[in-house]
Amino acid sequence: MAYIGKTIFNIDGTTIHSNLSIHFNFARSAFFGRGKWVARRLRIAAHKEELVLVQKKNRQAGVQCSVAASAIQEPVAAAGAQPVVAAPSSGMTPEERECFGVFCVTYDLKETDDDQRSKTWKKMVRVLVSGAAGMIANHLLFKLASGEVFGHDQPIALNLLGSEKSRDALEGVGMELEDCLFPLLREVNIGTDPIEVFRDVDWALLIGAKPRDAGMERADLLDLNGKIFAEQGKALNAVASPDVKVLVVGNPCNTNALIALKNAPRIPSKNFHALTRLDENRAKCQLALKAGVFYDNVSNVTIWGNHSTTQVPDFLNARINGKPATDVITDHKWLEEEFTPRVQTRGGALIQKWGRSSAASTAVSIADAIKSLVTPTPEGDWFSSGVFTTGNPYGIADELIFSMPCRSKGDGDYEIVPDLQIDSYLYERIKKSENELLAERKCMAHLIGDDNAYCDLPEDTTLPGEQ
Ligand SMILES: NC(=O)C1=CN([C@@H]2O[C@H](COP(=O)(O)OP(=O)(O)OC[C@H]3O[C@@H](n4cnc5c(N)ncnc54)[C@H](OP(=O)(O)O)[C@@H]3O)[C@@H](O)[C@H]2O)C=CC1
Ligand SMILES: O=C([O-])CC(=O)C(=O)O
Repeated sequence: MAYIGKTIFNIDGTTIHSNLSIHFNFARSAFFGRGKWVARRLRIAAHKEELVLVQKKNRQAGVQCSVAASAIQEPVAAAGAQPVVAAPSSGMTPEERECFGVFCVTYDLKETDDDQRSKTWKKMVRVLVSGAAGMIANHLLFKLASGEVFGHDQPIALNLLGSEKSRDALEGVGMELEDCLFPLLREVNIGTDPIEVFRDVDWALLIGAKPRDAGMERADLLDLNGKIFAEQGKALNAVASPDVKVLVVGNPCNTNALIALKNAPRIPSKNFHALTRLDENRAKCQLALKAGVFYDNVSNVTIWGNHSTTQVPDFLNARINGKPATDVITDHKWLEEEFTPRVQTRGGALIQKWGRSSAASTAVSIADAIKSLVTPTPEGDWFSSGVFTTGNPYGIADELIFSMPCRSKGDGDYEIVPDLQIDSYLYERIKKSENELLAERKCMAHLIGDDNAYCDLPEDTTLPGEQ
């Protein structure tokens, strides 16, 4: 079948390779904008095993596939052609590649003479999401693929890490991603082995973690998840892009991030973050409600410390309409006795209502955290992130992941903002959170290359969701 400009193709049920039951369900032209460029997609109804077989077959036949914006291809003639099925440039070696559905297919973009859009696209960014069949990922993946996080000129490849248990669910996620017709989404790769799935990733969003079961000791949870993050740190070290940015969400996220960092010596320690942006957003919401202002009039909110109930939401340095928050909200008792515990325990309060932990708002906060690193921080403002403490300007013990005020030039890097005011109220609470993280680190010493692991965790501290 010839390619004809903007014609819509329909090749329903055409059998491509009968013994493998591979079918073109359709091939169609999709028009974006004013039909400036045309993407022809071939959907293949096939089980994973069949796809793998076809991929092997096409690799043997030397079929190439690339969907990177930098390698836009001419349309492939359908009539009499070999099935256009091949693994994309997933960052994996040919032997390791597995890709999902339509994203296994040459996603051949045809630039028409008047089309400039894809020419303005940036080089593709490869993003790993673990726990990709989980609740947070179910919100996040669609934000990533739509362009709202990395930008509307930023093509993206998604590498999804799951387990054998979640394999079918992940394929379901992949099908939903297909059906969204996101032009910027160039690849979806699904796998269960971090060494395969982490290859060449530019961002690693580590969400998957084992939840605490009833009766499980906190030290056991730390150990169980710590092992996951030690393995993933090793995989990042082995195969990720050397400047990969790592955002750990799975709890206990600060210590998990430290474990991943310590197992990935090839990657700069500065590139590891633990998500405390949800806590910052929760704090901003409470301050805005109390002050009766829109949320975006609240700025300069820091979460100090651990993503746990010892976290310290800082009202002292916060600003509302550019003024100190304490000048706008003069009820100091409310700030200390209501605002602070409300933010610290917001996760648990939500679980009591919802019956599960925050997923949509966590996904939004992950998007916010990434945007804060890829766009310049507004002058005078900052954002919170759990970052590596060595050399920090606040005297926090070295070698922890501790939430602090950061700002970025938008290049993926950041600096810790110095010189915030720390009064005795803040100091005392910051120390408590630091002590908790020191105890968690000691407990996980066996996973970070230190001797003498010893668990003596403060009893009164929990994850936000454990109330
Ligand atoms: N930092 C923060 O602000 C927040 C952190 N969180 C944390 O994020 C994490 C994910 O939450 P959510 O998406 O709601 O959880 P879900 O239970 O919906 O999904 C978590 C995923 O983690 C994976 N998982 C479960 N057990 C293990 C294991 N033993 N080893 C490896 N992976 C495992 C599962 O993937 P699979 O089936 O593929 O194995 C599952 O799909 C949790 O740890 C939660 O506490 C939540 C909210 C806020
Ligand atoms: O404890 C949890 O799983 C949920 C959590 O981190 C939060 O809501 O902040």
